[in-house]
Amino acid sequence: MSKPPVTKNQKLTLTISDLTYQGMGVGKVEHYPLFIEDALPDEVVDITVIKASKNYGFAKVINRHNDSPLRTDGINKTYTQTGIAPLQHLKYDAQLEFKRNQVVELLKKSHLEEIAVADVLGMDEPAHYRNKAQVPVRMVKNQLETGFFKKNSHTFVPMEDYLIQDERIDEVIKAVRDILRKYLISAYDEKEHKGVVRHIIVRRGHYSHEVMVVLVTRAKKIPESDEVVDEILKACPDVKTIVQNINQEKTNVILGKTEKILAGTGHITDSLNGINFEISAHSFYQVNSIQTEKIYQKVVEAAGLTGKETVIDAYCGIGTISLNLAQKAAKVYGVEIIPEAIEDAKKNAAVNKIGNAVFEVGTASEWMTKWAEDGVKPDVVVFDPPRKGLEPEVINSTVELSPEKIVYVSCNPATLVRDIQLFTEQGYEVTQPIQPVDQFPMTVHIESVTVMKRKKA
Ligand SMILES: C[S@@+](CC[C@H](N)C(=O)[O-])C[C@H]1O[C@@H](n2cnc3c(N)ncnc32)[C@H](O)[C@@H]1O
Repeated sequence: MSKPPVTKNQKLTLTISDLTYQGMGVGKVEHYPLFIEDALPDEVVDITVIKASKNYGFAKVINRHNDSPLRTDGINKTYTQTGIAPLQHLKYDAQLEFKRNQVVELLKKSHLEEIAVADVLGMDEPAHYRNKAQVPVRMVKNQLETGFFKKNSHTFVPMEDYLIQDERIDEVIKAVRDILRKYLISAYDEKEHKGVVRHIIVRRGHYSHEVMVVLVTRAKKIPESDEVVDEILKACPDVKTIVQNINQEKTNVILGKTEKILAGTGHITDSLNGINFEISAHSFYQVNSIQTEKIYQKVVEAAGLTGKETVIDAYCGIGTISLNLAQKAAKVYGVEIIPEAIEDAKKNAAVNKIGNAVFEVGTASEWMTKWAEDGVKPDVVVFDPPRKGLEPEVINSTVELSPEKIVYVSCNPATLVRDIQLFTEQGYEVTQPIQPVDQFPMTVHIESVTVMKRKKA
């Protein structure tokens, strides 16, 4: 077995040759790659090796000899270390190009280079865009703190400004933290599985400015709960609802199954492209409202509806895309695996007086098969799946349903390209450039909209 050409703690000087899809600089010793945080192509860096596995290693920068022209000043290392903003050292235009290139490269690898990729639709102000925050709570030097963990570690870093969250959300987290401190409420201790508050989740409507606070607790009861709730409502009059979520498991999953509404109705409202939505603690709701509106506009534009069409919105969440489409279609069918989200979708249709959308709980594959059996003939199928992309059965039942058009919203270009390939093998073709939209500035995530049409026989 060949040994790596470097050893742990070895010091070296290297030139960075590449940037991985996770935003790490790559420096090579012979052909052996070292992955290095906060390092950009063409920068010469002194490094210390921190890990040397058989085929690759990790290193950290001790000193940088030159700055890449793509580098920005004034970065905060904590945002990189915690994984909140792994691309913050890259100028925003370069971030957009980096993201576009990821899609181009993945297409090339799959021999689909004939498919064009448009410039990424970016944000005018690429910070403070998240409408939802979920921050862990821990005791540090006997005091309750909110913050984040360093990547791949249990080292907790107290924080007050999170860079990418709505600034009002940061203020509410601080206010809640101070009230928990005042009532001497303990934070969760992972090792001992003791303590009360595990996470604080805050959501804020981008247009409504309504705020939801969720206190995720290990304990069933929050000491002096009524006083804590009153103080939060007094300190933050925009808080419309407070929910306690109880999670007694030893797990990294944030939310537990039991919920108690401590104030308000358990949901807030917000709107996207003029349609109102009720959002509860468990619902999936896109975190960047400004960019989500752009994506949904692209979907509606791509669907090219005239009012006569039947549309399926698979993976519909609380019906956000379905209701954007329903205004221009004859009928929309939505399917989603989470029952609470479908309850919200139905409520949202009613609130907006939209009567031509039906929503079903279940998997996309089971309902698409059922709709095919029931003789539903969609003109357009819209997909917005989780990162793992489409299950093979979903692709098969789509081909069976034979829509003229498929509009695919993706949050993972690797699975998108895989699925495009499968559809092209089954008689579909991409008919316009893939449109990436930057939903998550400062991070490596890439969202995009792809349009495919059935090839004419
Ligand atoms: C990326 S989100 C999109 C939601 C919605 N379109 C939106 O824009 O808010 C993906 C959704 O798919 C749901 N989901 C995951 N697996 C599913 C499956 N097998 N069938 C149907 N829905 C699924 C998730 O619960 C989640 O709500």
